[in-house]
Amino acid sequence: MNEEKFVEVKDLRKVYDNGHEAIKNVSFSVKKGDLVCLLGPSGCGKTTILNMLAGLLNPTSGEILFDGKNVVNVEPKDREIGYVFQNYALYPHMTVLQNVMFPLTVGKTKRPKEEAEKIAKKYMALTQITDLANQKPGNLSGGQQQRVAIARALVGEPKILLMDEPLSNLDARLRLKIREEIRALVKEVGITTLFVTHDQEEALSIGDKIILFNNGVIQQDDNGQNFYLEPKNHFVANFIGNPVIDNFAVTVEKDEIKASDFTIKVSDLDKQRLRKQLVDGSYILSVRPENITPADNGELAAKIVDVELIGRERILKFNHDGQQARSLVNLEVPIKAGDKVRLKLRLDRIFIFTPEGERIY
Ligand SMILES: Nc1ncnc2c1ncn2[C@@H]1O[C@H](COP(=O)(O)OP(=O)(O)OP(=O)(O)O)[C@@H](O)[C@H]1O
Repeated sequence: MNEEKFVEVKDLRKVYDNGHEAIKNVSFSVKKGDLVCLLGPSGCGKTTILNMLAGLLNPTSGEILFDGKNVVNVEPKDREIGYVFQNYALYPHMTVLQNVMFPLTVGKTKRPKEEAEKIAKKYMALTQITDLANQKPGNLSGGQQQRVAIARALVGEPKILLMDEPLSNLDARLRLKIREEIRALVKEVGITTLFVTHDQEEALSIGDKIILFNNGVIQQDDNGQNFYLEPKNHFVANFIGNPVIDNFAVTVEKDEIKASDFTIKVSDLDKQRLRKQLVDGSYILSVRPENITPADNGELAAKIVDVELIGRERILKFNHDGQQARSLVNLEVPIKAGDKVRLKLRLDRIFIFTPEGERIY
C-alpha cells in the first residue's frame, strides 16, 4: 500500500464539450487518512475534480490512482468511494434508517438485512442521529439531514470520502459545529477525505492540507500555516486571511521601496526572505492587517475612517491610494474613527510581489 500517495492525480485535464478547459494538467496526492480541502473561488474547477475522482465525469486526459491503481476506467460504484453532495440528496420517501442502510441493500456492498441494520446503526451513532431513525428527511433540520448524508456515505466503508461543499446550506454557527464534528468523525473512522469548499477559514480550520485552485490550476498545495505565512503568489495571499491582506502599489529604486505616502529601505528587509533580487521597478507590497499596527515611529501616517469590532479584535480602516486598508489591533487599543495615527509595518512579515503576482519577498 502506498500510504503517502493513497490518492494520486497525475496531469489531469478536463475540457468540457463546449471547449472550456476547466482543469489544466493538475497533479497532486493525498496521504492515507488525511483530510484534504480542495479550495478556490466559484468556477475554479473544484467540483469538476471531485466528479472526476468519483467517476461521474470522464477526464479528457490524465490519471487518477486510488491506492496505486488507475481508476479512470472503473465504474463509480466500483471505486470504493463515499460521496456527500451539497444538497444531501436523501431519498424523501425513506426513513433515516432506510436512507443510511440503502448502500448496503444494493450492488457490491449488499449485506444481509440484519447485518446492514447493525452497520447502519453504528454510523448513525457516530453521526449522532440514532434518535431520528424513523423520521423522514423532510422533517429534519439541515444539520440533521447532513448527518444522515454523511452516515450514508460511510456505511459502505469506502476507502475514500468525497464531500462537495457539505456545509454550504447550514447557518454560520452550525457550520462551525458540524465542521469540527466532520473532522473528528473522519479521523475516528480513519478515512481519507477530500473536502471541497470555497471558504478559506473552513479549509484552514479542518484541512490537514489545502490545495488551492484558480482557473483550473493549482496555486498552492500546502498545510494551512504555510498558506498564511508563506503564500506562493499574490492570488494566494489575497485569497487566504480574514480580514483580507492590505496591498500597496510601490516602486523600488535603488535602496528605496516607495509607496504613495511611505518609504522603507531595501536594506532593512530580511535578506533570508528574498527569493530573487529586487531589481528596480513596480511591485505590490502586501501585509496582513495584524502586521501593520499603531506605533509612534511608524512609517505610514493614516487617518482612521472606520473601526469595526470583530470579537476580541478591532479593525482600524484607513484610506491609502484611494483604497481601503486595514490594521488589526486588540480590543483594548483606544483608537477611534477620525483619529490620526502612525502605523508601522512588520518588515519580516511583509510580502513583495511582481505586478504579475510572482512572490519576490
Ligand atoms: N458541463 C459543463 N460544460 C461547460 N462548462 C462547464 C460545465 N460544468 C462546469 N463548467 C465550467 O467549468 C468551470 C469549473 O466548474 P466547477 O463547477 O468545477 O467549479 P467550482 O470550483 O466547483 O465552482 P462552484 O464553487 O461555483 O461550484 C466553470 O467555469 C464552469 O462554468
